[in-house]
Amino acid sequence: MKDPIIQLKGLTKQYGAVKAVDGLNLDIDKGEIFGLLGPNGAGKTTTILMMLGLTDPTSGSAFVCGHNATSNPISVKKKVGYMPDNVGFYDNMTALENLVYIGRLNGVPVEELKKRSAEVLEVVGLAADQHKKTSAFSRGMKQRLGLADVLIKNPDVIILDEPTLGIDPTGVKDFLALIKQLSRQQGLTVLLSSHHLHHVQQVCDRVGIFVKGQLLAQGDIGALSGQLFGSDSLVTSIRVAQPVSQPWQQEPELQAWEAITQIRIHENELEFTSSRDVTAALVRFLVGKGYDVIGVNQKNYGLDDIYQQYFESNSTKNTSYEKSIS
Ligand SMILES: Nc1ncnc2c1ncn2[C@@H]1O[C@H](COP(=O)(O)OP(=O)(O)OP(=O)(O)O)[C@@H](O)[C@H]1O
Repeated sequence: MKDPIIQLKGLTKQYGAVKAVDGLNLDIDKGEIFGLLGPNGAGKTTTILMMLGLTDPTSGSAFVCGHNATSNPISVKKKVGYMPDNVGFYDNMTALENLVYIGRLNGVPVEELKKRSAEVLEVVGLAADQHKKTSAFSRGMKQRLGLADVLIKNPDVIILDEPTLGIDPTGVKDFLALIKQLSRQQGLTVLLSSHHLHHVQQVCDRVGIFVKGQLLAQGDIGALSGQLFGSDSLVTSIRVAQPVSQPWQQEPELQAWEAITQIRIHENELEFTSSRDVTAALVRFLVGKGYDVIGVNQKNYGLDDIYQQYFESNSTKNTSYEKSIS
């Protein structure tokens, strides 16, 4: 059942002549990990700031955890943990001291602070480094401490602006796994803004593609892919032992398969574009006709294909439309 914890309705922000966010409608459900994906200047940070009540919308509304972020920002702030893209700490203080300080600022009761800090440092994997000064922390460790700062107040929603910026690939993988674990185990709702396609793809349940202030599409990767590529969403490449001569005598029979939309032949590589998975049937067919199959490769359109497609169409089309796929 749908249970939106974030509801944005016609959310708009105009900076002079620039419409940074343009009539954004979006529901994010409780416990969901939602990725706001868009290039620099798309309006992601402005959207987040309006959701936190840190800047007022020109029109429209943002409801977070049942509170209007514009008229009731303090209530929203109590329920939401926000990690900006440039997390800062007091370098002369240890990780634990920094965390306790943030906890106090966020109104965590003094008698709970010690226990809560220890728990949170354990969760983010910094228990062993808690007495080190943050000046000695790597970027990845700082991101983990930033997450600890967000978690210390026990939020219902966490908003992470470009959380993987500047972390090495292993650090990114571990950080994203931690986010997923937190969301699944504690029912945390996560909104993650990024322009890194692969990072978003690894962790998000649903993605919104945000370009020039507008949400062009939203849905899970499969739905976006199906919507965008329709009958051409699957490509199967099959390599056979011997080069295939053209015209290929088997081609007319395979063209008659209802699911196959295109066949390409390049020496001993056969490529089939289809509306559904026909890989097993293709292999059986080829073996039945006496071909030695030496390789099979399937390609599903991923988020980068989707993203690219939206950018390409966005540069040539009027963008005053929104597709909603769920
Ligand atoms: N305070 C401001 N005054 C004027 N224009 C602004 C202001 N803040 C943002 N903008 C403009 O609004 C648009 C959206 O900016 P925003 O920072 O929200 O995008 P973003 O998607 O977060 O980009 P990035 O990934 O680079 O942070 C940009 O054109 C930006 O120049």
